[in-house]
Amino acid sequence: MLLIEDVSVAFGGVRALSEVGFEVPEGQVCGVIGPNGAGKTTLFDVVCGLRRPLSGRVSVGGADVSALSPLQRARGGLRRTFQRTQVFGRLTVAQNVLAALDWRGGGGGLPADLVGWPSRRRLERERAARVAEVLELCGLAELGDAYAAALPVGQRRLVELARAIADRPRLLLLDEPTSGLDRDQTVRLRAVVSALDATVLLVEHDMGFVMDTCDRIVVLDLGRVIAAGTPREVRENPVVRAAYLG
Ligand SMILES: Nc1ncnc2c1ncn2[C@@H]1O[C@H](COP(=O)(O)OP(=O)(O)OP(=O)(O)O)[C@@H](O)[C@H]1O
Repeated sequence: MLLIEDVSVAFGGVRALSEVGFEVPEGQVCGVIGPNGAGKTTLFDVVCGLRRPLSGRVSVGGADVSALSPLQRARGGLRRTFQRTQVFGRLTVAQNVLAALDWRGGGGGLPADLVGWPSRRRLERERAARVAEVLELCGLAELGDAYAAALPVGQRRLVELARAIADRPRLLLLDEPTSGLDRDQTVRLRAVVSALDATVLLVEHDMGFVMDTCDRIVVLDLGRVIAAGTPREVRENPVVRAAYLG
């Protein structure tokens, strides 16, 4: 479960977030929508620890993570994708995904590397199997040996998604996940997100995708939560219609 309480952020005189609070139950997908400058990216930065708020708290699974660094939060199972794709261009697609698993190390240190202990070989087999599984899930099974830099943007974004889910995150933040995806890739993305065990927070401009994919939606405007609820509740909310959906 993700709990955001009373979060405020200011840049000089600009209030990017004002007393923002909401909750995403375990395993649910929550969309954050709002016009440009509403504070969506700033909210993501607060949740993943890149930005310290003026006030407020973020808790994951009942534990207050507000004082933790981005790295500590990542170790606790938080993953994030960015608006602009960030893949390792000089690695293959499979290596990109493997890198998301290898940070845990292999155990046994250098001797295990040199001798190839059975436990190490088993771990490598398990990781290779997980890479294959995730590539299949993300529609990248044929592209494991392709260099990430050579792929069109839609496929690069799916590589980023594959990397983000490979290690079975507990909390996943997706920033504009449909941007650059074609129709089929968007359908694939929706299926992957819906099947995840993780709690998901996503920022997205494609309203059709948000309405179809999210269990709950939070609407931000000028740094404040102006509405929250199910897709239907949000769609029918007169304040949202006036401020945003038109
Ligand atoms: N580093 C910064 N320095 C100064 N002001 C900033 C900074 N980052 C964001 N802001 C301001 O904070 C407010 C919220 O910005 P933010 O990027 O979080 O909005 P957003 O909803 O993600 O917008 P978009 O949809 O355009 O990505 C805006 O007024 C923005 O200009």
